[in-house]
Amino acid sequence: MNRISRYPALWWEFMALSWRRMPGLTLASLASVAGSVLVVAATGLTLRAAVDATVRGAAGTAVAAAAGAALAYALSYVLAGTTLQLTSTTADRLGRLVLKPEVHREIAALEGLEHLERSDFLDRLSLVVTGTSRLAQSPWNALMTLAGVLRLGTTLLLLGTVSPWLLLLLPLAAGLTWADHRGQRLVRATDAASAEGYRLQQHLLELAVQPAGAKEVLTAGSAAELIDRQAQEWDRAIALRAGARARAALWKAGGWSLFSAGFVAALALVAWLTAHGRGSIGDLVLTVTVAGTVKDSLQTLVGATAETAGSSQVIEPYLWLRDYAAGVRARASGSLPAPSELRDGITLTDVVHTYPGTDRPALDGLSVRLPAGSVVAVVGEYGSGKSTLVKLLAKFYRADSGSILVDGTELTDLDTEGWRARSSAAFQDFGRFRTTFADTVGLGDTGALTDRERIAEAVASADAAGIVAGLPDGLDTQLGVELGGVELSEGQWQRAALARASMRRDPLLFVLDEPTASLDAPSEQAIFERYMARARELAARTGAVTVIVSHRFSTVTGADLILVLHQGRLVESGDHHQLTALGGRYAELYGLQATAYALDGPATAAPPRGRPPG
Ligand SMILES: Nc1ncnc2c1ncn2[C@@H]1O[C@H](COP(=O)(O)OP(=O)(O)OP(=O)(O)O)[C@@H](O)[C@H]1O
Repeated sequence: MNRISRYPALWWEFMALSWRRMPGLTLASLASVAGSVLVVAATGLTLRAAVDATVRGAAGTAVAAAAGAALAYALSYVLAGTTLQLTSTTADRLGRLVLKPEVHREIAALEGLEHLERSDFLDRLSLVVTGTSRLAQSPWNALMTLAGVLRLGTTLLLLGTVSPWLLLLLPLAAGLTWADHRGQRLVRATDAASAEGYRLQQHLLELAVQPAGAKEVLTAGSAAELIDRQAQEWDRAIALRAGARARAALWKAGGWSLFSAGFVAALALVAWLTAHGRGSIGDLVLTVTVAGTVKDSLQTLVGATAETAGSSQVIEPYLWLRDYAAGVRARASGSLPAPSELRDGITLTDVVHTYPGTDRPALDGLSVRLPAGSVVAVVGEYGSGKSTLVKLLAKFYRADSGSILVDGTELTDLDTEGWRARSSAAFQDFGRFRTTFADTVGLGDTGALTDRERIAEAVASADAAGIVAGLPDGLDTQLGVELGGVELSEGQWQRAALARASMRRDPLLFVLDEPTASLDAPSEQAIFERYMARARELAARTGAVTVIVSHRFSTVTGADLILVLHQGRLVESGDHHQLTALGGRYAELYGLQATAYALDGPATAAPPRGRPPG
């Protein structure tokens, strides 16, 4: 749906925001736009008055008018340069400093995760985030369009006062603008059409000179062939582009020739009128001054109109995101506080969840009770729905149907922030927070961000004390080379994420969704043992349910309850002994992994990763 009727209100909103945040700059920009309209008329009129007064011998008037003309002339030059600069600076600041953070804040405040996994949302978000300056520029474009109309109208009005025939300059200026535009379109179309060939030649060149490809190129002796092909592609692309530019120049020259002929004819007409006493020398001067600006005024107007129309490319996604966010906010969110401790546990009944844009449910009628204080392992093949279960428990998504009860209260009725404040989680696609190591961990519980003791405890839980000891400034080490800090290995980042997930002291839900996928099997085993101990501790303190998702069956044998998922359904559940005795899917997969482990050793015991993290 096109939201064009909402544009004026949006522009007004942006202008008001700009006024509130940057009154000085906004006022200067507005004054500059208004001034750029007025100076056109002022220059022509004062010049005419100065010349006519000179001819009449009215020296005082002539001097005053000449001074006015000089001022208007100077202003027109100043404004020509500053209007665009001022408006774009104002818009750019509004975009970068106000709109962009606001978009981020709005998105971060949205409940759930669904939007961040929807490509239609992400596509629009990236358009908006990279286009906030353009978004903020849109009301200025609209204003410039209006200013362009006024300036052109004034110009034509002035010319009309000399002779209505001078209005014919408008179609000639339109012809020139059209010819110029056509030439530019031709250049853009040719550039686009030859872009593939251009990229190909670049690729061929890189292939021949970059280390990765160069080894194979050298071995195969294909360098000469590649460079030949590159040269051919280059010649083809350049010939096309040069041809298009030559034709564009011809179009432009044609347009200019016609306009110049019209301009000369206009001057001749006014000279003739003046000679026959039907005009003044002032008219002649006014025509010389103003007629030349018809083309500029028209071209500026066309440009501003195109920019205004083009703004829809960022306004449309922006309004879409706002509507989407309003829709999410309007969905009733729970308000009940999370219980202080779990007594019964979490009970899922007939839970079905299908991701937007997919046909098959990721979870299909899941019913199970996760008893308070238990360690629950979720196993199953890739794509069997393990992470989806975890995401539903963490309230990242709402189930399409069925219910999830937390000690008898619907999870959806619980206040989301309150529930999250009582949850801890580490995920396979963990975040790499490029802060100090202390912050990367402390951000797991912002209330304890500066509590060194808590951070050290969390670091120890994740078996990450060795990493900290090896860092140049210990916990205060900045992470991330791009920030002048230290880069961690994949496994070290993962341990940092685990430590972050260990910051909360009294979670009711503790989720470990393949949090050790980047670690080798012995480290994983060691960490799981620690977390099993932590799970027992939490269970005693708050009745917390610990949910562990893992591909490595051997690491979860100590769980109280193992859920075996297959294509979104719960196919088996019980503890390790019950499931092995059952001789079903779990027993089979466990057996296969145990054999692989025995044959290949710990490092290769795990099946390959199905989905890369991130
Ligand atoms: N954001 C998403 N959008 C669409 N489909 C998704 C999304 N996330 C998961 N799915 C699909 O839902 C099904 C279950 O995925 P889920 O991530 O829960 O499985 P999993 O058992 O955790 O898999 P893995 O072991 O690979 O992590 C899969 O078919 C997957 O492709």
